[in-house]
Amino acid sequence: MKRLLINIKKLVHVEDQPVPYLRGAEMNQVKEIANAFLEIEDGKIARFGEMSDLHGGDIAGVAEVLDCEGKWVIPGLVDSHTHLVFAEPRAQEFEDRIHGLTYEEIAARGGGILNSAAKLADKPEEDLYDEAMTRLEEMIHTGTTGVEIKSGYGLTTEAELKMLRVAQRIKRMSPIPVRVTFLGAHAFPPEYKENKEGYIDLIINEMIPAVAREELADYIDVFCEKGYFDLEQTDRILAAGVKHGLRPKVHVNQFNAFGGIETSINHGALSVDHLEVMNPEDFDALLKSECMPVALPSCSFFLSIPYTPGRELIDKGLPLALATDYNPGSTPSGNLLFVWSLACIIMKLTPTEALVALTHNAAFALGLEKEMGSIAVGKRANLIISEDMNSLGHIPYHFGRNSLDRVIINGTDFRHLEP
Ligand SMILES: N=CN[C@@H](CCC(=O)O)C(=O)O
Ligand SMILES: [Zn+2]
Repeated sequence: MKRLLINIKKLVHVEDQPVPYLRGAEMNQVKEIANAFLEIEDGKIARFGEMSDLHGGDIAGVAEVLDCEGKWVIPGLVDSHTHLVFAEPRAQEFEDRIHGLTYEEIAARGGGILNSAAKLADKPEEDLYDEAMTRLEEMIHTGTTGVEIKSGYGLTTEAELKMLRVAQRIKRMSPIPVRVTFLGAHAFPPEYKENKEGYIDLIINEMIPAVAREELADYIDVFCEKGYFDLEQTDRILAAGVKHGLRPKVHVNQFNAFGGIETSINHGALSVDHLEVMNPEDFDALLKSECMPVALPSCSFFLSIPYTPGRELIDKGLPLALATDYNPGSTPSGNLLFVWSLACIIMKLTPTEALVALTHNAAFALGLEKEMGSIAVGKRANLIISEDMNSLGHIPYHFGRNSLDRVIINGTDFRHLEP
C-alpha cells in the first residue's frame, strides 16, 4: 500500500547515504528539504524530495494523499532506556524526598529498587503486561516510535524471567520495535545483603544462562554504582553476559565516577547511560570508543541531581543520545518531548542536536540504526508530524505540551494499541 505526504513545510534529517550515528558538530548539521513530499510503501520510506519533483503520474496507485501544509515531518523518536515493566508507582518516596531524604537514603532504608521488587513479586504477569502496554500507548502519543525495556525489579531468577517474558510479549505485540535488556544486577536482594558473592553467583551461573537459553533478552545491564555493583562485580557480570551473546548497555556514573565507563567499553558496550558525574578519563575512554553515551535528563530533573554534561560531550566531538529512563523511582515519565525541552533548556543543546540525540543516535544505542532514526529510503516509516510551526525549536520551546499533530507507525496513523 502506498501513502503520499505532500506540501511538507520541512522534511527534517534526510539522508541519501545513511550513517550509523552522528557525533560532535555533525549533530547540528542535518539536511532538511523545504516544501517536500514523502512516499511510503508497505510501511517503509520509499521516496522523498522537493514538491517540484513530484509529477501527476506519481499519484497513480496511491491509497491516500495527506496534505501536510504548514507542518514538519520528522523521524520518530526512540527511547533507548526504560524500565517500563513495573508493579506500582512509588509516590510515597516522592513525598519522602520532598521532606529531605535523598534517593540513596531511601534505598538504604529498604525503599527504592527493593520496594519495587517486593511489589512485583506478587503481581500476575497479565497485569504487568496490561499496565506496561497502557504506558507504552501514552509514550507513542508523545512521539516514541521505538523503545527499550529492562528487567531489574525481579531480583530472583523466577521474577526476573517473569519480567523478561512480559517484555518479550510486549515486543511481539507492539507496533513499534522493542529491545529487551536483562538487568538482574540492579540491586542486591535483602536475603543476599551479607552474601553479595552469592547473588553474583546466582546472576552468572543461573540467571544469565536461563535468559540466554530462553532467548529472553537482547542486551545485559548492570547498575554500576557505590552501594550497588562495584567495578569488579560489574566486570564479571558483563563478561558472563557477553559470553552468552548479550551485549552490554550499562548504568554508570549516576552518583559516582569510578571507572564504570572504561569497564563497560572493555566489554564492547553499545551504550553507557546516565553519566551525570564524569571524570576527565571518562571522556577519554569514550573518545577512543564506538560506545554511545546516553543522557537521561528527566531523571536529573526528578531527583534534583546534576545533568549529564551533554554540551561538553558534543563539544569534545562525541556523539550523544537522549532517553527517558521511565521508572517508578527516579523518572515516572516516558515523555520524550519533555526530554527534548530539558536537553535544550538545561543542557544547552540546540533543538537540532537534541533531535539527533532522540532519533538517530538513540536508534544506534538500541541497535536499530539501520531501520530507524532518519528519513532514508528503506527505513521504517515511523514518523512524527508537527502542528503548524516555523522552527524546529517550536516543539521543545513549548515544554510540557504535545506539539505533534500525529504519530505515524509503519506508515499508518497511530491511534490506539490493539487489545
Ligand atoms: N539507577 C538505577 N536504576 C533506575 C532507577 C530505578 C528505581 O529507582 O526504581 C535509574 O536508572 O534511575
Ligand atoms: Zn535506568
